[in-house]
Amino acid sequence: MTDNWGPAPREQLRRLVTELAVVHGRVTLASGREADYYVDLRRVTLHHEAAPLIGHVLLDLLEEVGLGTQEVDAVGGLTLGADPVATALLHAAASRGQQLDAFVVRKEGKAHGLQRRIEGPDVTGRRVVAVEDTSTTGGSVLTAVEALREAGADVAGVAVIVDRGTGARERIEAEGLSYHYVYDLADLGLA
Ligand SMILES: O=P(O)(O)OC[C@H]1O[C@H](OP(=O)(O)OP(=O)(O)O)[C@H](O)[C@@H]1O
Ligand SMILES: O=C(O)c1cc(=O)[nH]c(=O)[nH]1
Repeated sequence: MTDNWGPAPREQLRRLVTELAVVHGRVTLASGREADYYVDLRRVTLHHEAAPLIGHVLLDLLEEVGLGTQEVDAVGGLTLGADPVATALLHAAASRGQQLDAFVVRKEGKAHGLQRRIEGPDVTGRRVVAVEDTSTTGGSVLTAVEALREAGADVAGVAVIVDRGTGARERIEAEGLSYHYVYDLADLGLA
């Protein structure tokens, strides 16, 4: 949608993802699979213009599906891809006068200090959404979900920026979780 002020935030962000993050070429993915393109979302989630858009566009999506700040206490996922997504949401919510905490799930527990696997305000007994920058198999976000459930959090759903359409939805829904994404491959001209 375009109005007198230019494209809507979702369209602005879509253009930035396409311009900044889509890299063509043979790559090995986190799952060990091979692919002909990579969507390097870190180039977007850490970008001065795109990062604030991510917070607002994803927060709008969460509100639309009943997982807004009225329903959910905190967001986060497996470090590193999820981290700037979670903090963008926190800041977007704060800019709207809403409260939303963020957390970081470590890939492994920490051996010193307080030895926490999940950093940030305690998630025990709280309703959370697991987020990711992108999901291919869903393995990374489900690792975060498992850690969150072990910690006593109530995982209300999963949300990612880009869905690669390669099985994440099926695996996440099989865990009894709703799955939401902002863009699919067709949105990015990759389908
Ligand atoms: O759905 P999956 O098959 O798990 O793949 C997606 C994951 O791959 C990327 O992370 P990566 O493992 O490269 O690590 P990073 O976040 O530390 O960069 C991405 O940020 C997701 O976390
Ligand atoms: O599956 C992955 O590892 C993966 C795919 C992709 O497009 N982008 C990314 O950061 N990770």
